[in-house]
Amino acid sequence: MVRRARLIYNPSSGREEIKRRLPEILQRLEQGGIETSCHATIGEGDATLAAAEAIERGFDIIIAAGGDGTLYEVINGMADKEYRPQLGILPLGTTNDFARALGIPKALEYACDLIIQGYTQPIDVGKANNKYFINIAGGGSLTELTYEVPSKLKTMIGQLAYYMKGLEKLPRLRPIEIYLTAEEVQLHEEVMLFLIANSNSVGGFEKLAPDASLNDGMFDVLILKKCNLAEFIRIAGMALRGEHMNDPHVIYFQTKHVQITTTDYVQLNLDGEFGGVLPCTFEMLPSHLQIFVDENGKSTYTTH
Ligand SMILES: Nc1ncnc2c1ncn2[C@@H]1O[C@H](COP(=O)(O)OP(=O)(O)OP(=O)(O)O)[C@@H](O)[C@H]1O
Repeated sequence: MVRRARLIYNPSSGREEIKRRLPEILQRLEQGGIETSCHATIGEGDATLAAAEAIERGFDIIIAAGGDGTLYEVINGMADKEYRPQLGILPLGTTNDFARALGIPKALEYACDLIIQGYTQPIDVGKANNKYFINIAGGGSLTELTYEVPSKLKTMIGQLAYYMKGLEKLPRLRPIEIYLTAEEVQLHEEVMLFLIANSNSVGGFEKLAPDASLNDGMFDVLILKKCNLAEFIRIAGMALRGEHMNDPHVIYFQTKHVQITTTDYVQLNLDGEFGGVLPCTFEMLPSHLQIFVDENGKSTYTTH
């Protein structure tokens, strides 16, 4: 039986590879029994509208082709709907944290094959006030930097852009005061940042939340308490190696529900995009989306 897919792609993602590869992708999907029509996004928020429209038009599959930003927008067009088509991902961005967490290959032909093979995994979705995220939500020092990097700059120098921005920001680190209420935790604390993770692969830190699982129905909350610049750099170094969890500056717990308020002005980062400001209530929507993955676990073709 022929399945109908809507391919929503961001022509400006990553190194703009999609512009060259689109005919080949469409042909491969077609040969695999998936009749695909396309929507090229024209700017911020367009992928959200396109995903909502694809649902209205009754497509069987939505394919998000782009980086984490495009995926975030597509999910925000899907998550509040009753009928949610199966979701395919073609990783074309600079970072592709989420595709990496799911073991979706960066080689486009193999990523297409996963959609054709048709095996899906249920994935938890986080709700932050009235927005949705699948990878991570955060606030505080450094969490603003991902959406400050202009997309042109990202295209030119890729991942390096993030680190440059990060270094520029370091002297401006300052703590924020938060009040947090979760199922079994209540705290009032000065913190450098808080992270609410759904996956364990975040911004190049692959061991940031080692126990986070995309379908355990739980958020992994990580909080870095107030510290000085030297301590911050030391803990960031430990986090790169996954050795930060037992540091006395780090608070860690799992929960399905968490509410955070503050007296400061604190911006929220949802999957690398600006997601409003505190206060925020985070709720877990367990197994909310079905995403195409490799049936044999992490793909052997992964080349991220
Ligand atoms: N036609 C377009 N031109 C410029 N920007 C666009 C266009 N369509 C969408 N966008 C915006 O580009 C932003 C970034 O896109 P995306 O995440 O796909 O790529 P990326 O930034 O290269 O990758 P990553 O997010 O993984 O680093 C999206 O948030 C979206 O709002």
